[in-house]
Amino acid sequence: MKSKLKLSLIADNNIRRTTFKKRKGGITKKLHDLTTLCDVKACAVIYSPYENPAVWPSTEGVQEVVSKFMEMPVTEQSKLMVNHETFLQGRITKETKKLERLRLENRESQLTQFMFDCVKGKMSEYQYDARDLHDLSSHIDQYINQLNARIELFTENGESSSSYPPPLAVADLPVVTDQAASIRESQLTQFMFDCVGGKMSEHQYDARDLLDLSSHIDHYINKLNSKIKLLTKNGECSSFPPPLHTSVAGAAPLAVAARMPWKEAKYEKPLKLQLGIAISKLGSKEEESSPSSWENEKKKPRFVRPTQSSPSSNSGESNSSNLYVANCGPAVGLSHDAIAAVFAAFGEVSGVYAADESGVRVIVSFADPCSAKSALEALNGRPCPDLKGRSLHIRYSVLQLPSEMQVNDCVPVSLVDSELNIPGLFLLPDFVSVEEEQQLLAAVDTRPWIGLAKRRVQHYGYEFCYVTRNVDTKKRLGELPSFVSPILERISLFPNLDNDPSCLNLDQLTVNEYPSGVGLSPHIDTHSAFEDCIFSLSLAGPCIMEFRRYSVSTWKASSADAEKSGDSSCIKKALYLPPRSMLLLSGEARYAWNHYIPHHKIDKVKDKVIRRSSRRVSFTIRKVRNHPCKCKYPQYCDSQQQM
Ligand SMILES: O=C(O)CCC(=O)C(=O)O
Ligand SMILES: [Fe+2]
Repeated sequence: MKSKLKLSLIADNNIRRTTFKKRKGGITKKLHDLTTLCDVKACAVIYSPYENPAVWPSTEGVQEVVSKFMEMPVTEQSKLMVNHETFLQGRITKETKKLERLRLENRESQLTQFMFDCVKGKMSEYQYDARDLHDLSSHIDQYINQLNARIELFTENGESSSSYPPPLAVADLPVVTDQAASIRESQLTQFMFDCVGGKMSEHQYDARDLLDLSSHIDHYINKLNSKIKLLTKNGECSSFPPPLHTSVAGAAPLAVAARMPWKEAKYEKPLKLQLGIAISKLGSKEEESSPSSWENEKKKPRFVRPTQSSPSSNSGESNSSNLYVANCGPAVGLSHDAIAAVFAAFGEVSGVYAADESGVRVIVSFADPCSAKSALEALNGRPCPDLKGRSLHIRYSVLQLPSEMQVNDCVPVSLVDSELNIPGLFLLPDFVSVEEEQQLLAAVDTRPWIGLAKRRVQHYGYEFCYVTRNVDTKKRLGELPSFVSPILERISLFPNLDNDPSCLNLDQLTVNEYPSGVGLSPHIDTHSAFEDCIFSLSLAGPCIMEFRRYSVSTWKASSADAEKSGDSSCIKKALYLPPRSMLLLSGEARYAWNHYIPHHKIDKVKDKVIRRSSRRVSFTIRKVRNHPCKCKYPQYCDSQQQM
């Protein structure tokens, strides 16, 4: 076998001379081949101690090539030129990249192994630290995403394999024995792993198998998640064997600590939607804490602020597990999850609900009165560093009587934008025709939906992240799809547009599908995420959109009656959005007013009762912002609050 040449100076004179001759011949032969086969110009000039400079093909030939070269601009001349050093540097960069890739692959397989071993209860065999746990968490996310995409693809194609091997479902046993259940468990685990490994087609399965697989994945993730949560909570790090992590650049961001327990999904979802939820449940807190769902209202006990005469308002004496907390809430940028996290330091928090619609008063429900008492004593009247330094005003809450529950729940609904008198808000009815509406719905219905807790979405241009309520401007998904082009054209002719035309280079589309009774929590679209004009096209069904302007106020004991009579710190207006209408939020309407879709199945519009249809699909079209927002409403502006 030919041994590999060692590239260094040949010490022996004679051998060096012989090698020179041989290799010089080799080079000129190669040049000859190259120029003949490819009709290109080339030359060689070789200086050596053994002869006069050797030239190829001839002195004139060399001169011709050199003058051609000298005629080129200097920048072009040096473009492809390498010397020994740059050549070697290039090699080193290539090899370093290769090494990095191998390290990543290695890390991936370690994490996969680690993940499977966690479920098998072998986590103690590993030594790992906080970074390993973070990486594991992202790895699980990625893994489930892959599983999901695969299952979605299969279900979308209506595919159910037909031939061998035997179906997964164990016969419809009237009594499920422990043994049968455990066989089924291992079959599903195998099926799940095979899906990721691209071996789904080796299984025969039906709709029930897919459903079982979906719950199995949920169960599996829950198990993994609680294990991770437990370990991170205990700050546990085992000792042997060597730590998992290799030094990989760009370690995945922390995800474990931010995870919240999952909630029961409410509406019947097809399998792929359930799987989508499995993912969103892991990372997203989207909308889950919405207080306004009528269904929720019916189920959870409703607590309110105590009146002066409430016996439970004598702080320190009460036996209540529920606290009425003023001066914090979504209207001042504090999510219910953030509030729950602070109160959880005093005991198990069973829920955080809006106390009213002001956005600055919440009810924190503890599992027991002792925890509520400790929290009240520790937090009342003091600035809370974890809640933006706000001073909380806390009382025990009282249970509200059912008859009081719907007070002030009705905001008169307008049919035309001008009635609302909100600057920058415009509604154009019949923006698209019935045929166009059908075409747009057909277009989105052939594309994959992402399942959120209560509704489904599609993102185009840029993905909208429900955790940060922002977009990643570096991750462009592509152009907006061609089916929205006619809408974009028509938008440019929209009356009432006096904005900078660059705001109209709309490049982000979120399609929302709301089932009947599902709405959207009050929010202002993040200022730093999108430019001034936000368009929303309603399709398939109508809805009511409520607009709220909060003026932040704090809890004052004597203002209870004023609040009850509707003189709250929030102005509310409502507009009926018929199907095929286009809404524009700009200026004050976009920057200073929260918009909200109540979670109602039935809406009262003027004197009529309007039932929401089985679905409403909206196209929200926006322009992603690439620089900080400089609006005139700094109190609502995340760009200006960071400064
Ligand atoms: O469905 C709509 O019309 C509004 C959607 C919306 O407000 C949003 O996506 O931010
Ligand atoms: Fe919005």
